[in-house]
Amino acid sequence: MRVCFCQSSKAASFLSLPAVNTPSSATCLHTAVSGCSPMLGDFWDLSQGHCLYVLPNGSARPVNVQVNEAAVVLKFSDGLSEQDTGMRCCCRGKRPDESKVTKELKIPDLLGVVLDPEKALLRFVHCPRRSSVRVREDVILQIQGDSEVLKQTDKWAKELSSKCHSMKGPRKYRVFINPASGSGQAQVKWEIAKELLDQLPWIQLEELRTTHAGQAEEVAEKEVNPESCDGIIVVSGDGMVHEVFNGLSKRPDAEAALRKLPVGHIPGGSGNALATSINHSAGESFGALEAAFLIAKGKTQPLDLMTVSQPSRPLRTSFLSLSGAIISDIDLGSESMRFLGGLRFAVYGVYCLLNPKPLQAELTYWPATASTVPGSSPPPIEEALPEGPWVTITDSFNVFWAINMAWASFDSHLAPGLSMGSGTWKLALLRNASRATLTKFLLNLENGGHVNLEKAELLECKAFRLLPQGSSGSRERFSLDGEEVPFEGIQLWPSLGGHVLGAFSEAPCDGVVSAL
Ligand SMILES: Nc1ncnc2c1ncn2[C@@H]1O[C@H](COP(=O)(O)OP(=O)(O)OP(=O)(O)O)[C@@H](O)[C@H]1O
Repeated sequence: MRVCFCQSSKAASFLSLPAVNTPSSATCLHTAVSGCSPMLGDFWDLSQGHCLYVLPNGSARPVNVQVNEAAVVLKFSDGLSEQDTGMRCCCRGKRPDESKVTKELKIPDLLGVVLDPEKALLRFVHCPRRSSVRVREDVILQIQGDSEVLKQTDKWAKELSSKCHSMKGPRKYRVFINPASGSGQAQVKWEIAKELLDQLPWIQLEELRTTHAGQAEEVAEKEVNPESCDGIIVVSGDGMVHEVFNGLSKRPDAEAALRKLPVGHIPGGSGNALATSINHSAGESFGALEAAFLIAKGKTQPLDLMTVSQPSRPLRTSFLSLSGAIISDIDLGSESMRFLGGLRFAVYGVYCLLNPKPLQAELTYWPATASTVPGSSPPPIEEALPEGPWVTITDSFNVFWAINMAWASFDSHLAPGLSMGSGTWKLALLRNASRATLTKFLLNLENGGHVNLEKAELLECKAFRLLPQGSSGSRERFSLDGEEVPFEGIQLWPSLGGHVLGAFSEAPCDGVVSAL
């Protein structure tokens, strides 16, 4: 195997890879680096004849492989067509014997490189974007050489893999799959995600298909061991995410468990607000493959949690939202239409628009602009609020929607720009609005245009208390993280924070991949 060997002492000490070969004629590129600019300036050059590109039909062609700061570059010559590889030809129009075809696997699109030593196959786990959605386009190379070559290839693959993700060492995740969520798509979505995650040997998965409501909460509270587990993946809607954060928050070691165990969300429900917010905050489209891709990238982001108090029940934890009036009406009233998936909200929404039930209530909130923050423990809801810069609104709300992140469901961009770890919730309100305004509000939610409506208010707060005033019918309800809670006084108060799996991930810039 002919390899390019890096001359840079910085690179050599970073890698401490032994030189299999140091060809004097080998080309070696090195880009001077400074600050946090990419440092993958050197490249590994695997000559033709030692490395074969495995085509989908099982045949193989010689390929030259190089790594630079931004990509793995596969270079082919003679006889490979674009149809063979699905790749870009850089010399369109030239005669085949002059053609050179290259395929670039961008480092940000790679999750890792894994050698199967038995078969001498090297897999690049690769998910490029095609028209904004990610697709699986793994590349498989046949390595030709003795056991020493395979050993060095394996070492090189691990080195490159460490540039593709942020995981330090192996990761073990508990996975909760809800067969009853949404339109029953959780298993299908999980298969897409699992197929990807299974390619990465440093990720281990322990699956549990829930058999009843509340099971994920129990397991998160009593069975998950933060010493031997690195996170929880929920394959479901937001309801089961809510359960998991409640389970973790109830543990005697809640603080440590919430710090140690980030939660990932593969969207398998109807609303899927968390998966949508994570994916979009990371610059990805909404989808199961994108969610799994972000989990495999290994970055996390903080998530604010609130302690929820109501007179008739024990404290709960909320990670997402509290809604009232037409919003909770649509969310909860459409439960019997779960078989429709996300469409249930549109169908039942029309009914609610024709028969709106406003919420008469007193809202008291701690503005985010205040110079102080609420104390660390929530006051009992039966008691008066402690001293603070409280603001009170008593009115008839056509829309009441408190939210902790940008997206309230896959098609409701309720609070554009709101980060889930900002320490601030937004209150989206519409008061004394006509049916026409209410309709406009709902129709503009998907693109966030509702914020421009004259009557729409988007307040920022740290804590709030909502006291309904009187009850005028069976359709009055509150929806907490998408689940129904009693229609009575309710208070949300900042509590311990959690973390989620998935965040914006820059191209790695902390090292050099060099010679094999
Ligand atoms: N095996 C099961 N059978 C019945 N219910 C279950 C089961 N496993 C979990 N659940 C319950 O299903 C409830 C609803 O699930 P989930 O929220 O995941 O789906 P969804 O309501 O369709 O999605 P979304 O909340 O995004 O709209 C959860 O609160 C959970 O307690």
